[in-house]
Amino acid sequence: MEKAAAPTPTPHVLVIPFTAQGHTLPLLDFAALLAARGLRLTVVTTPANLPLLSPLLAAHPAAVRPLTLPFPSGTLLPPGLENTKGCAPQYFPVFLHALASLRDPILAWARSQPDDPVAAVIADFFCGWAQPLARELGAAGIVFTPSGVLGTAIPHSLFRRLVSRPPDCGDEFTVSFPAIPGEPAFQWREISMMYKWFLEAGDDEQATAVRESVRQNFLWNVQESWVIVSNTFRALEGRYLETPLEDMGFKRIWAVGPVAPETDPAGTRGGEAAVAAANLGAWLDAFPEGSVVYVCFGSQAVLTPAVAAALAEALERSAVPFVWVVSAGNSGVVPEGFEARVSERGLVVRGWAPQVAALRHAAVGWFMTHCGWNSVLEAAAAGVPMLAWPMTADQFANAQLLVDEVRVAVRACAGGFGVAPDAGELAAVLRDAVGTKGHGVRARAKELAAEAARAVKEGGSSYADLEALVHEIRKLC
Ligand SMILES: O=c1ccn([C@@H]2O[C@H](COP(=O)(O)OP(=O)(O)O[C@H]3O[C@H](CO)[C@@H](O)[C@H](O)[C@H]3O)[C@@H](O)[C@H]2O)c(=O)[nH]1
Repeated sequence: MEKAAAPTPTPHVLVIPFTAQGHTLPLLDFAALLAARGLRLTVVTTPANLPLLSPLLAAHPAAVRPLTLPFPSGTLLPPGLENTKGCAPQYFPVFLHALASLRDPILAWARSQPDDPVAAVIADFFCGWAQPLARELGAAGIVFTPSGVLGTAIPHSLFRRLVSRPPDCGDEFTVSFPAIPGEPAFQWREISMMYKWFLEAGDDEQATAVRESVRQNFLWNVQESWVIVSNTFRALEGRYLETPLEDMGFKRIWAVGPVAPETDPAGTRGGEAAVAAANLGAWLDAFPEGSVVYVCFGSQAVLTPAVAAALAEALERSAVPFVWVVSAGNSGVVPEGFEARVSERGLVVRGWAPQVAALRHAAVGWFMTHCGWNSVLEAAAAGVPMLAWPMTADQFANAQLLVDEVRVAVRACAGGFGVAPDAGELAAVLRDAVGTKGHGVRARAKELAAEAARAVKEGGSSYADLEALVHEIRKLC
């Protein structure tokens, strides 16, 4: 009698998110796609971040399990703070340094179960320490970037080349990126706060440790990883996917986005919404198609009172209908009496908004955004053009891509963290956008939405990359 072939083992993959909303959500979306393709996943989390995993665990109870580890203690963070939601950008390096202390407990966990080895480690690009950890576990290290390829290559280039600004130059000093297609260039004021912090932080013991963690993070990503996965798609960033990039260590980049599901029926993606999706939808129903501007700056941005006052004045003077989402911790910046004056055509949401649902409402014609990559992809998938107001991080690169290359956005203002725009100019941008001048960009945004939808369907570029990557992971067993 012939011996039955041994069953093919199911690869066990360890997933390590960075504890920021804008990073965890897309990595968990990607994890759901892998679970749906039959991989077994262990997702690292900490007690306060565990609720973010609930939808994934509920959808894939057999394939996904959490590994809940205490948030590292003895860090520079206040006790109990486990997620960057609502934190100012200067917290990012500290979180990045703190989370690196998860390495030892993860190693101990992996060694405690030799019968179920990890085949691959998929870690957020702010968890670069996971790449040498993967090597130590005998697993393949996969970097997941929640940003686009351009927005990922730029910080890696800065940390690789250690670019600095000559002492006699100001914020207009231009940094170019010669190894990236098109040789993009950005003014110093547009360079990420994390990189500037790295250059300017003091030399005391704590700052030195955090700085070292941050630089090493980027070097590990490109030097130690096997491949890189980006939440992007070819119709959006094909130019940066054609040839391997020096700034990304010439690694293979798999473009698998948009990874987010098309809808968010509960409207609670990433948090309990301050307004139910149905109620927001009912409010929007009163407005004609494409007439409303949705204004939201992601999960991190904190508006100064001066910036909020300029935005409020612009919204008031423009006379356009709008929804303005102000994060819960920042809600005091809405000027006194503003809501009463605009109540006929404007809604201020204080707290978390059901963004995915809002962008898919027919009345929403434009999205004023800081160009956080998740917001960019959600707008792209919904066919909503953007008014780009970049503030920090990858947002200036994203804005340049959207405005100058893909032409699905118009610049709202020069941007920058804490820089108030001219209210009159911003009001004119808003009026032009919803008026006939905005027609061309709106039409282009609809085309991009069709391309995004095609990318993730069978036969599409992101679908093909995802299938091929899963095939490669299976071969690791
Ligand atoms: O009221 C809100 C606010 C946000 N969101 C969601 O939260 C996410 C926000 O992500 P993103 O738009 O990328 O912004 P940030 O939270 O600022 O993201 C950080 O991470 C991104 C991915 O690396 C970077 O591109 C950004 O620059 C960085 O600030 C999106 O899915 C939004 O739909 C809501 O659902 N409701």
